[in-house]
Amino acid sequence: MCDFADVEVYQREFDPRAYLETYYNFSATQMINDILRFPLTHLVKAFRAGDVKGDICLELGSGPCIHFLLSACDFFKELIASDCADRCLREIEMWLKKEQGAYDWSPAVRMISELEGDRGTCDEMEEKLRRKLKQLLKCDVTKKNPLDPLVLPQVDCVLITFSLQVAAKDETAYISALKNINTLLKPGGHLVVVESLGESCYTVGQKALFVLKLNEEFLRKAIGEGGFVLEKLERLQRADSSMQNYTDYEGAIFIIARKL
Ligand SMILES: C[S@@+](CC[C@H](N)C(=O)[O-])C[C@H]1O[C@@H](n2cnc3c(N)ncnc32)[C@H](O)[C@@H]1O
Repeated sequence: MCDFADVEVYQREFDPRAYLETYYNFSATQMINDILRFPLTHLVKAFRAGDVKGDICLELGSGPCIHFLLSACDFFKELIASDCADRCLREIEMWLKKEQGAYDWSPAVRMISELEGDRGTCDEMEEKLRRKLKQLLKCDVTKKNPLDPLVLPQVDCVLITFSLQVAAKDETAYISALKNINTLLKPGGHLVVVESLGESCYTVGQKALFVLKLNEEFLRKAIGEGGFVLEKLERLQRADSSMQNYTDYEGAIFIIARKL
């Protein structure tokens, strides 16, 4: 068991570089299939089906990552990334400004390009994201207004991947965070949630961090109580046990829901 890590712990102790090098190490980990290919496959399918689209797509708890927003690029006019930890936003900024030492997302870009069929070269896809990713914001999903003190016009889509389950200390807090997120969406707007199943802890650098252990039954209930209608749910079973010493997840889940 790991102790719950609140936003102060993430701000102080979460090392985004260690997170990327551990969980987004494209050459060394089988886990890429579970945390990247699985959700991106379903996300790309949903975007291409044409139902999930609009003016603004907001990602909450982006961490130091850009790949989910990259897949959203063609379907929204504007994209926003957010996280509670400054160092995560700084990693994204380094990539946006092409600074030396910025993380190399090209393997993820190639994966998205392959999943989408042909939408241009990887360079063109990255440049489009740089143009559309207009804001990097602080957020805390445990607050009534997760973007406080900023008040944004309601958005068309909220993405949250592997973050709600670390931000909520128990099931009640999870449902309450979903209600907070609900306020950020237009009526009829889409919520995309990706989580791990059965995970209780993950390690980043030297730090073991809490994860709220989730299962499908609870998630179905939580989506309803959060004020959403479930539209799609996909599950994946963990196939290999490499990196068991870093994370004890048993599977992953991909959910699309719509605000009532
Ligand atoms: C496991 S990482 C997931 C990052 C990324 N979304 C991904 O798919 O790899 C969890 C992220 O949630 C952020 N986080 C933790 N508590 C949060 C909160 N209360 N509000 C918003 N973000 C939070 C952390 O800073 C961290 O970047």
